[in-house]
Amino acid sequence: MQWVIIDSRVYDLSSFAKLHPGGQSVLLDPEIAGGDATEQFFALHRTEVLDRYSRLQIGTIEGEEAQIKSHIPGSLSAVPYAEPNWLSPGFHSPYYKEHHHRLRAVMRKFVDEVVYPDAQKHERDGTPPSQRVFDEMARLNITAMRVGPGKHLQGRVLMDGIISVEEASPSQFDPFHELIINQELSRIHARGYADGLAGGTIIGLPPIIKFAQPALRDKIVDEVLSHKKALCLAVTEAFAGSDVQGLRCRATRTKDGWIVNGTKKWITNSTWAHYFTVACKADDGEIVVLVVERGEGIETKPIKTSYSSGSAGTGFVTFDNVHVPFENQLGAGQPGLNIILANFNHERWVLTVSTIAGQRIIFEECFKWAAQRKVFGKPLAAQPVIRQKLASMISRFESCQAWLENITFQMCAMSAKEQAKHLASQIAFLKMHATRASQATAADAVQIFGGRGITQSGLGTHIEHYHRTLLIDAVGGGAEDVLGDLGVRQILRLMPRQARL
Ligand code: HEM
Repeated sequence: MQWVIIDSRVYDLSSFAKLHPGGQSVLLDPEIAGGDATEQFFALHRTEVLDRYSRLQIGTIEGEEAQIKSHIPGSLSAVPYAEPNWLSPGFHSPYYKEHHHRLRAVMRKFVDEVVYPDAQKHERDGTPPSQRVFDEMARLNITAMRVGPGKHLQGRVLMDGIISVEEASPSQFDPFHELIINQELSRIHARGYADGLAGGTIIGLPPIIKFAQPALRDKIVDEVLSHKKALCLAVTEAFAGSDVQGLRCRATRTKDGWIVNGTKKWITNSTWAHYFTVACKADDGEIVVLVVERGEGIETKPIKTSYSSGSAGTGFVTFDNVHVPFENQLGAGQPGLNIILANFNHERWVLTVSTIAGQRIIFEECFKWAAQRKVFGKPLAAQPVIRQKLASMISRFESCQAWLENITFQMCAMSAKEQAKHLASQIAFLKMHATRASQATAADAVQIFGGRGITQSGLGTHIEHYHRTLLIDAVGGGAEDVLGDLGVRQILRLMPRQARL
């Protein structure tokens, strides 16, 4: 029999050796076979490998206890800086109340148990999230909460009643709850799948809630929040990305409705969407926003991007003489451009939450690796250059987090009108800053992991994924340069005329 000890547990590798992805010979090596291979094992495999192959364990060493614990679903990490400081022992926060902590705990458990395994599977095979996950998200009203505070939450039982109406009144729910949900969902190491989880609804539904006629609004809110149907926001085009004024998709007014002709590109969830919230140019040059239902004249084709092989449902959409009833126009009588621009702030804030949470979990991977990996007989972290990279990562995501929580607090305290006036530049600057920070963190992480950081499986799998996919956040919802420019143009308008040096 061929056996090894790993962390006080004894594994029989007799039948597995021939199938071992690392080869049979390494297991037969006299330094490995029949002895304690703990250090060699953890230098080459993630802890999950032991969970996956637990069937090979035949016993434990008497009087010893396993030291390396697998992640317990729902648990917080004890690695320093792996959690925001409001979740770290000994720290305090003015923002988070007891009900926020409760939501965080159940949300992490839900993500660990239900979302993470599905995400890892579907991100790899490029297929949409399972309906089972959507159904659970509908039952717990997670997608409804991700759309943000508002009337659509009234009467809903949130997360099996974990947040009571009284605690979170008057809206039952505040932007910190929403931040927590997005932060927890960012832990799945599957960026395309994360958008597949109703990303289109999160950005496409708010304008419908605010500006659609009540009958249409209630029907679509009910269908998409129960995940019976899917929705997407169709603004960007090959002709116009962040430049909404440059749209070419046309809406022509006829006596019995609008006729839409044109194309849309990079539309998240469009390949399976039933509804499209579409920004078009009318014949008079004004922007109109229409809710278009999939039917005759609409075609969607998948687009492969560096961030998703298909699980985000990113697509190219064509509209050929599509008839849309007048009652499907959003906010008739007000400029469609304002509807689109107002919607951007929420979308950018959501992307910023996930990009900051992503940096933190990548730091955790790097810190663990720097502590366990031995080079020249010492841990990687004994090298000053590695410690410097870790320090830079922490400084970047902690400063982003503090700014994010400040903005989120303003969202709690300001009216929608005040938010539109004061927070567009704040959110634009933070998103620009946070996505630049994540690119620096990804580059540092690859250097720390070396070849493993560019390999899709094994120890560096999450680093490779992060480095390959993070640019979606740097361009989605407005490219960095565009956002910086937008923010400065906004504050130039507020500059006092008499200001002088
Ligand atoms: C319970 C025992 C073991 C199991 C279930 C196991 C399983 C695996 C798996 C699934 C991989 C593929 C890469 C990954 O998913 O991380 C792998 C790779 C590998 N394993 Fe093991 N292994 C075991 C023990 C060992 C031991 C004791 C050694 C000895 C040094 C070893 C050496 C390797 C090597 C060299 C690779 C290739 C690593 C790479 O490509 O970076 N394995 N093993």
